[in-house]
Amino acid sequence: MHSAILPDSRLVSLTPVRPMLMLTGFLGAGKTTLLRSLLNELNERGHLADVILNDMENALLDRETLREHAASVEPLTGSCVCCEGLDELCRMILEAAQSTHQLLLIELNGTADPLPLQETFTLLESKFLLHPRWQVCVIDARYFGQRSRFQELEKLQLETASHYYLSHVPRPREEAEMAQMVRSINPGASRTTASDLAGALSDAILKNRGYRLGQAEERQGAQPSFDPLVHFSREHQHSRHHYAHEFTGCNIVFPEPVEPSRIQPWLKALPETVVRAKALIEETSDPDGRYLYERVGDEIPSSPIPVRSISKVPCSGLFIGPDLQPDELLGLTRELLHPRSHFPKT
Ligand SMILES: Nc1nc2c(ncn2[C@@H]2O[C@H](COP(=O)(O)OP(=O)(O)OP(=O)(O)O)[C@@H](O)[C@H]2O)c(=O)[nH]1
Repeated sequence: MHSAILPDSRLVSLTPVRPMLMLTGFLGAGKTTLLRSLLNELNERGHLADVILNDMENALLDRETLREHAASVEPLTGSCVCCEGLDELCRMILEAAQSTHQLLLIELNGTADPLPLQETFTLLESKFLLHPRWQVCVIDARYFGQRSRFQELEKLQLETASHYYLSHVPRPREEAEMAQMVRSINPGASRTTASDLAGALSDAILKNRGYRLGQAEERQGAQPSFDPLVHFSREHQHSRHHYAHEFTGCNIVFPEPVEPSRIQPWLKALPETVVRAKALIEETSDPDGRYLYERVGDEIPSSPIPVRSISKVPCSGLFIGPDLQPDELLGLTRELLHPRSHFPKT
């Protein structure tokens, strides 16, 4: 018996790579809602994802509603993923590269600029082992392009996207107008749904089996990896980046369960500068569970999301917006939510 000598090319060890999908979109656009649907669709196809969530306090609240459907849900502690949080994100992605789960999903916070991340993914491609890399921009069809103060930031989040997803889907005529508006900002982005994305990711997982990193463009039907450096100069990047820094966050820990009838009036009373609010609340009437209440702009969804998982995340409120006044928020919370309790300082 003799052993065959294989040509060199067949001796190269194969590097497992996995798809990565990054969700962007303005505050409250519907990123976590899409992520939740996508995780469900992926579960149905037999796939488990590792998930990284940006923005510590926000991520801790969202994690409570996602952990059942993901292999792991890791919150980033840095407040801004496009600058001081970038090193931490890179470390987490490197760790995630060792994971045996089939894909990586990243949700950026609603004020992040995705361009520095796209650049980093491109530069560190051989270490991150992520292919293909897609970015889905979630667009709230009700408000997109109409929030004059935040319009530039919304545009930045769409400019680098490979796909876009419309939440709060409008009537057919308005859909056509939305599509035109999106095309004028990013003609390359295609509209998608949770089910389309799950199907495309599932296909990518299958195609990736046996794929050698560095040969993406040789593979039949491979999606070319997006290289944002081609589209944007450094000067453009610096001049655009300040938009991501007009926002501050404020977190208030609740000292005790809340009387349910107090919650809606409290949410309604929050000042206009609060562009986004989330509150993980234990109600006095239901000591066995907690609820995630929200406000997007001045809209308050009628029913909160029940959170049944037990964790150490404290009941708390998170507020995001420009020019937030923590004392004002603490005062309102004390007065409307916890009038009788001794309230800790923020
Ligand atoms: N009617 C309707 N409600 C939606 C849709 N998408 C999201 N929502 C609701 O809008 C609110 C905000 O959605 P999220 O998915 O938390 O938004 P987000 O972009 O993750 O928010 P941040 O992480 O705070 O930026 C939630 O109450 C959702 O239930 C949609 O397509 N239709």
